[in-house]
Amino acid sequence: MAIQTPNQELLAAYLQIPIAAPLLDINFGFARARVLDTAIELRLFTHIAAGAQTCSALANAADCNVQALQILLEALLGLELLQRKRDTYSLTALAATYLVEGQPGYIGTHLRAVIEQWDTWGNLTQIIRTGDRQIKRDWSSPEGRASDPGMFTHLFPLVFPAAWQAASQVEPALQGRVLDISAGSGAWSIATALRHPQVEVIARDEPALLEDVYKQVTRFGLEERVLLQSTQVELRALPSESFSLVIVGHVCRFKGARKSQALLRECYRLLQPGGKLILADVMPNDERTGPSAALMIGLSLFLNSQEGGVFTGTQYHTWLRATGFEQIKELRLGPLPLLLASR
Ligand SMILES: C[S@@+](CC[C@H](N)C(=O)[O-])C[C@H]1O[C@@H](n2cnc3c(N)ncnc32)[C@H](O)[C@@H]1O
Repeated sequence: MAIQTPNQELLAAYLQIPIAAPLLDINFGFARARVLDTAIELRLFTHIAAGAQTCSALANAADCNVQALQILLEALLGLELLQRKRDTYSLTALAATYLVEGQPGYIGTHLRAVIEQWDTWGNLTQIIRTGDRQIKRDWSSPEGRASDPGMFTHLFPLVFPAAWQAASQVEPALQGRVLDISAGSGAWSIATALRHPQVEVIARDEPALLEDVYKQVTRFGLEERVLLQSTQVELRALPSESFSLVIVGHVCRFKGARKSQALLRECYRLLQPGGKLILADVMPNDERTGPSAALMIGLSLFLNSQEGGVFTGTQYHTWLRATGFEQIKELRLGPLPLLLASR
């Protein structure tokens, strides 16, 4: 029998190709998100922290089928949210910090609010075909935000470390009044009040979100120096040149380009000469090729808001300069960029 020489082209099509793992990883991302959501919904991390550490104890505490739960627990081991010694489960540092109810770092409500977009993302193909988004809860409207306040207000543990570092970069120590344009979780207001003991902070947001801000402010005992203000009081009603620092933390991407530029002009008016502005947001690079998280958030804003979108550092620089701001610096504190500018 004649030996057949392999068809090199056909072989190359299977052997000289990139490894598919990143593709499979992207494709299966939905299942990992579901596992996390179910584990939070069943309060597994909270039950383990409270002492239910075997599969049967957890099945009892969470009212689950033991065999099914066993498989879910194994998936959580694979995701490195749990670890196991013999038949006893314990939490990894990540899970213990962020997924146990009642702990200062708990962000389960925020994570679950994000997963509530599940059905919206299920319509992505149709939305991209038609451009018709039929937005259920528009994050760029007060009603949309009020329908899911936890999405915005339960981010404290994620925001506070960068806010603390940013407040530490503002020198010399601030005096007078600070304005936190959209306080959300209260992290910026609280970090600034703690780092600058002479200031009074006005923490603004919509009434539906202020309740959570107040809870955080009282936890830190700052009720006398962090004063809440509803956005029903218009910014333009506040006197010009009355703040030493204005904070615009993760707001512009919800407002879109035109309203963000108008907001920056208002901030300029409200700042004293020499006053500082902190602008924090998710920013893609100038070519808009990454980081992936910023671009995915851009798509998420397209699906969930009429006006939102992500803007590059250069766009923000341009807007700030056009408004009159000077000494614009980009600070890299933690994973997200942040701009510091002076009036
Ligand atoms: C992701 S949270 C950020 C909260 C906080 N500044 C921080 O950095 O953690 C977004 C905030 O922007 C506010 N916001 C979103 N869209 C807005 C809009 N179109 N107009 C005014 N505020 C808006 C929300 O009320 C919320 O407080």
